[in-house]
Amino acid sequence: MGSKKQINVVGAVVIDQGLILCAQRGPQGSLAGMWEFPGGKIEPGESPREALKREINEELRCVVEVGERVETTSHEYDFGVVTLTTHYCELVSGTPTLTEHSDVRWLPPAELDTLRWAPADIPAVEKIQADLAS
Ligand SMILES: Nc1nc2c([nH]c(=O)n2[C@H]2C[C@H](O)[C@@H](COP(=O)(O)OP(=O)(O)OP(=O)(O)O)O2)c(=O)[nH]1
Repeated sequence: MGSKKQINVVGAVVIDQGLILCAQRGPQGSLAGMWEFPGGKIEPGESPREALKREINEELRCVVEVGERVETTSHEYDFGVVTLTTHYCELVSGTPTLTEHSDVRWLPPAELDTLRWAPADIPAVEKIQADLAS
């Protein structure tokens, strides 16, 4: 605590027809190749929900409705402490399109744990499985 950079991030758990959208980070940069919930850093003056809508628009070129919060957790990486808040989201318009991610997959909740997730995402993955996996 204290000395490390604090990074506030929002992630979208997009559900469509019972499947969850999972996005793979690109080969460059931090957490390269790991899976995450699409989203990004909250900008000054933005609410978490506004940030999420904006990020999904920018990254996936589609519009989501932001629903209930899934989880908030902090994880300390070497580059800083990420506090990740995830929300369930529904697609309102458009089809998720790859822009900066390497890959996207739609998985049933029970199969989420087959991917190599960014460490900050593990509690959210477990919560989603507890909420939805049958
Ligand atoms: N969007 C998103 N970011 C996540 C998740 N889990 C997790 O640890 N992160 C981290 C990765 C980044 O360090 C930060 C999100 O910032 P960002 O989306 O702007 O990522 P970035 O790598 O493009 O940004 P940068 O650090 O290169 O400036 O949070 C997640 O599920 N979704």
